[in-house]
Amino acid sequence: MAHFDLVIIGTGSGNSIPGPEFEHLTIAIVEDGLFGGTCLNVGCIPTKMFVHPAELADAARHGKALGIDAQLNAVDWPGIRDRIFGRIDAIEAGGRQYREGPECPNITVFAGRGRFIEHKTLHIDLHDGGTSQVTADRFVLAAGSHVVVPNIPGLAAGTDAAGTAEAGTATFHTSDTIMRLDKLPASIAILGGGYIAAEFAHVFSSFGVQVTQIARGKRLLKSQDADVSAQYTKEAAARYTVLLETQVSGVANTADGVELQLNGQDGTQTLRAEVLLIATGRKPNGANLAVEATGVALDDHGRVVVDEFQQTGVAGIYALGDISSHYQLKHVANHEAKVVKHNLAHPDSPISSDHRFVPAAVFTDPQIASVGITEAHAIKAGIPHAVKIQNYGDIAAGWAREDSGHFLKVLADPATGLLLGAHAIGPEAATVIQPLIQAMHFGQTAHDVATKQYWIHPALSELVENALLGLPTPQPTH
Ligand SMILES: Cc1cc2nc3c(=O)[nH]c(=O)nc-3n(C[C@H](O)[C@H](O)[C@H](O)COP(=O)(O)OP(=O)(O)OC[C@H]3O[C@@H](n4cnc5c(N)ncnc54)[C@H](O)[C@@H]3O)c2cc1C
Ligand SMILES: NC(=O)c1ccc[n+]([C@@H]2O[C@H](COP(=O)([O-])OP(=O)(O)OC[C@H]3O[C@@H](n4cnc5c(N)ncnc54)[C@H](O)[C@@H]3O)[C@@H](O)[C@H]2O)c1
Repeated sequence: MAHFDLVIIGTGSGNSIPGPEFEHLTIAIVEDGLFGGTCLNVGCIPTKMFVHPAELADAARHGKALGIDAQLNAVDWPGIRDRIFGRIDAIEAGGRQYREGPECPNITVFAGRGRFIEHKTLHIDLHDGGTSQVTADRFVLAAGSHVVVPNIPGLAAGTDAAGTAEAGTATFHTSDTIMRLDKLPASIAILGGGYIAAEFAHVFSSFGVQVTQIARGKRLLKSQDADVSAQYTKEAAARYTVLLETQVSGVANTADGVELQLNGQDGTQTLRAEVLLIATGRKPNGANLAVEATGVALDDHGRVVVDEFQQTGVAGIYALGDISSHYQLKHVANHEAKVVKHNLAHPDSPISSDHRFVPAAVFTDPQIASVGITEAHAIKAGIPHAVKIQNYGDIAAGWAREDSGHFLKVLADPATGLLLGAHAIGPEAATVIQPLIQAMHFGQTAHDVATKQYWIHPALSELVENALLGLPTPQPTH
């Protein structure tokens, strides 16, 4: 059994930990899948590389109202797919070679699936058919999360490897496989009302695929601010078929695709589509890693329990990213990796993660971005708040675009003027709200942010300036 100073399980954000400060340590990296993890290989990066061509394809749809009569002639799906994965696969291979090669002499890479068998002892089923066992003084659990497949008759629930049908089960895809389809389908059924469903519905719809999105809730993206979610649902329903408050009771293969039995607002119906995408959430990988065998606890959601220093209940075992985080977001995993890196190097002066103001964006059309609490949360929790909704159409850049229906909602503490939340739906929302994220982090008041700097005219950022100016002047309570 080999012993290491440090074992890192998972090469998403975990791969950013080894650096010059750890050259004196022997390090094992264990990776069961693609090097670089979810974001690089099957998550943020490839999806957004599809989103940009989707936006270009959409230009014809948007241009008409402004006098540009263009049309989309063809979408070269194999060309787009191969360009994207030609770039990504090369980075994946390069990342693995770098860690395995002479530039990282203190690092041993194990290609295989790890699971704890006892205290600080990891068993690895190697991809070459062998096994290995390693012990270490310190571990970093950075094994991410996996796709959840719901328990629906006809679906092989719990399947990791989608895209293939087991005997008696229907063929389906998840975000792990959908981007590598051989050809663009004529139609797609997408199950789920969250981030992944929304982003793929946008991409496939922009590429001319007939999209049907099935959600069990009353609105899409229902974790967003209620007004944002309502506006998004309205626009999505105008672009493609959205079936709300609908359950899937069965799925079966047909000669040319799949057939779904639906129970919804209009009773039962059968939906046929060439391809089915399941996008119903992701579960942390702590149980797969059998972390309890090393004394590490999981919470009720299956997340590894960590303290503010990202340390588990076992001294020397840290966790970061999707395996332990309430936020399944890359910027959070990266932030936590920096915290773990510091705390491994400086165990006597640890730093804490900062989860006060975690922003997120949905890269759809329209784009959505948010940070801080929602208005509904403020009301429910009895948090005093002032609200301003600023329409894109009422600032110069939005007016020029003839924008309609899109807005930024800001919430501030009426006593201090400090921001509590911001929720945007509209052009470049993810970029537009960044000054508000900054203001919240640095404790700047809405009034100061709006009035004590220049705002480029006529840029979309004037949306932020005007939203903040629209908040009431703080009335300190005594
Ligand atoms: C389709 C999609 C789009 C996304 N888009 C965005 C976005 O736009 N913005 C954003 O912020 N976030 C996005 N996310 C979320 C983001 O990808 C994740 O939050 C982030 O990648 C998590 O990083 P991580 O390091 O925790 O885990 P991962 O990157 O998942 O890394 C974990 C690694 O551990 C390996 N592993 C798992 N189990 C074992 C084991 N037992 N033994 C050995 N290795 C193991 C896995 O193979 C994997 O490589 C998206 C996710 C998906 C699925
Ligand atoms: N732009 C981004 O930052 C981005 C993009 C994609 C994914 N992500 C991350 O990845 C995570 C996973 O994405 P996701 O879209 O799979 O999850 P999600 O939690 O965003 O949405 C899951 C959806 O599936 C529905 N659902 C759950 N179980 C169901 C069932 N049994 N039957 C029918 N519907 C069911 C839920 O109601 C919800 O609408 C997200 O939480 C997000 O953090 C982020």
